[in-house]
Amino acid sequence: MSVEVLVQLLDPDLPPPAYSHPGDAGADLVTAEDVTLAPGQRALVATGVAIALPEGYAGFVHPRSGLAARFGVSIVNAPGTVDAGYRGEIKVNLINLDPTETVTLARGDRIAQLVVQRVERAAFRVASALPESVRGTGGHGSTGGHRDLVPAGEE
Ligand SMILES: O=c1ccn([C@H]2C[C@H](O)[C@@H](COP(=O)(O)OP(=O)(O)OP(=O)(O)O)O2)c(=O)[nH]1
Ligand SMILES: [Mg+2]
Repeated sequence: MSVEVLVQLLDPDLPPPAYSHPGDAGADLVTAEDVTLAPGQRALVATGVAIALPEGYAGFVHPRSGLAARFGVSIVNAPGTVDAGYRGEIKVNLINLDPTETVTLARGDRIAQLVVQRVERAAFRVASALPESVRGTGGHGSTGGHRDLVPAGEE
């Protein structure tokens, strides 16, 4: 089962988003430019593609775990959200989280992966009270499991 997504190649020498294996959730996106990221540096990187997602779908721009594990490269706003109505170039806000090593990426390198998913559109209705639930208002660690973790400075 697949959903058809129209792709505009803004840079004809670069590939469209592509799945590397059957069953992959993410289609790889490449960088259209050579990029050098010093430790802590980020850059909004062009991918050379624009897409038209059908209504009821969105694209989510996820980091690649290999780049993260080997170089500490992630995405500032992970996962980035590509709206169905967006027709501009998909861009990736890369960041080098490695504390000491500069990272260089060459035009054409795979830098992120696009996950296309169905999304519901909510009808937000303001109410004076919400239905009860088992969790209630407990959040932000209310279920415990980290009592040994003490924030630095509070030892
Ligand atoms: O990683 C990303 C995230 C977003 N976009 C594009 C597609 C998306 O439809 C548009 C807007 O993204 P978002 O809604 O996350 O950003 P915003 O800061 O709310 O901008 P806007 O006011 O344009 O909605 O930017 C990308 O190309 N890459
Ligand atoms: Mg927005």
